[in-house]
Amino acid sequence: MEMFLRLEEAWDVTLRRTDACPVETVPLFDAYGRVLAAAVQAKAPFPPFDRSALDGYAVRAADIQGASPDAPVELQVLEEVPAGTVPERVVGAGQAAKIMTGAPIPVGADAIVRKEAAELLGNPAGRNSESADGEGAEGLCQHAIVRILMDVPAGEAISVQGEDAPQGAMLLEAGTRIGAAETALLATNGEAMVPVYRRPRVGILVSGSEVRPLSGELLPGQIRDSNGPMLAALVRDLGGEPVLYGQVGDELEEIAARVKQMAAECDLVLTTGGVSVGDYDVMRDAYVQAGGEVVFWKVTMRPGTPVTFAEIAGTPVFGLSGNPAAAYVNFVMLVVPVLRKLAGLSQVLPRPVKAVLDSAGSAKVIGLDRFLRAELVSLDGQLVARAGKGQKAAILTSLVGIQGLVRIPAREEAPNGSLVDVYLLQEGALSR
Ligand SMILES: Nc1nc2c(c(=O)[nH]1)N[C@H]1C(S)=C(S)[C@@H](COP(=O)(O)OP(=O)(O)OC[C@H]3O[C@@H](n4cnc5c(N)ncnc54)[C@H](O)[C@@H]3O)O[C@H]1N2
Ligand code: MOO
Repeated sequence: MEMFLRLEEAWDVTLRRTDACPVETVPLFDAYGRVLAAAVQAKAPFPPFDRSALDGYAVRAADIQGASPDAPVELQVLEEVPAGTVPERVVGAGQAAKIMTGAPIPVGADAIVRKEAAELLGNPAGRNSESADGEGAEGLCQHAIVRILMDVPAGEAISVQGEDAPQGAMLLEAGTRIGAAETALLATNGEAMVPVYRRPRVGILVSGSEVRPLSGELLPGQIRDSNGPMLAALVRDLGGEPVLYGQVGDELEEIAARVKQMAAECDLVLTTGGVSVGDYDVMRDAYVQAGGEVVFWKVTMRPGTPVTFAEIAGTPVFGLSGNPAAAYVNFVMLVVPVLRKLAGLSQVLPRPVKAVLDSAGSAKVIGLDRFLRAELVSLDGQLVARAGKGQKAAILTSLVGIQGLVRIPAREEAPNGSLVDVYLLQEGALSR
């Protein structure tokens, strides 16, 4: 195995070693944001019956040809059909039924005339059509007449059975993220319990003897851990479940023991630090000590060049860079696709959008793909990626407020104004 991989090779290798999480069945309300584990087909046609799309009158279109305010057509009103009931009468020639939106179409009727284009006559107590609102069937006088003021073609304002989805239609494919629209479809289909992939459990371990937790005094030479909290937040952004395993120094045995435990307990293991060439960069050896197979330890990307991928007891493991922005870029470009596969999504690779580059820094040509933190703005209908100056791997502040990472391919020039690929940072990306 070549140890210095291009990003595409790294995707290929990491995804081949990743399987979706196990499936569990949850109530529909808890399925929001999860990924569907089995295809769903329409159990019945939807809508289940021909229904009215308007409040008005179910008529026979042939009866009202040429109707207008000057030449109204009068029809006998047989009954009223509220939504949730079924019509009892057959609409014959010269007849109509008062009908509400969502109510089944009576046999014999083939079009709906909206209420605003009709006048109800002969109602009890001399009520006009407006005051007839909300009346029950018994409120209609036996000899009620409706005056139709408009001509409509057959089929007008009728939603036919199965027009939304015929019986057996594929409603949702396995691997689809369940959002609001999918929830509505599942509810319509009566899916009270939904098979979904378990949320990926992501173990996070931070290494480095200079790195301290949030509380307590900082001694000279020490800094606070920002990678642990950042990665936990990224995992949560995506809909995964972060599990914090705290911090370790640079001792191989201790790291190996911790990582082994994490691999046994989690679907994915993330560590930060110790992946470069320093005297204390022991992560690779620790993975091996933990019984793992190290697959690669460098990717042609900057920041985030030294990034290790291993498999320990069947669990994928990423050794991310300690530099915060390098760890961030490693996460977005390498960890997210693996998380998406674990989550059960069918589409896992990031899909960049095109934007015009507006960079404050120099566009040096290097032998690695460069990733610039960028804000995305729309100018004159064109997406522009604005990359500030703070692009060093150790710079944390320039991660705030960005919407994407511009990719400048190795050995390519990217002058301002050129079209570049931008990988969007999406919350819920495990899901979308
Ligand atoms: N001689 C070389 N030195 C370095 C090389 C190289 O090729 N040759 N590569 C550089 C690059 S590029 C990177 S990226 C870093 C990667 O370093 P490590 O992943 O081994 O990380 P550390 O050395 O442990 O830390 C780097 C940096 O980040 C700070 N850090 C570490 N952990 C945290 C944390 N949890 N929260 C906040 N900040 C953290 C740490 O203090 C260091 O400043 O190596 C270069 N060196
Ligand atoms: O990759 Mo180091 O990759 O520049 O921060």
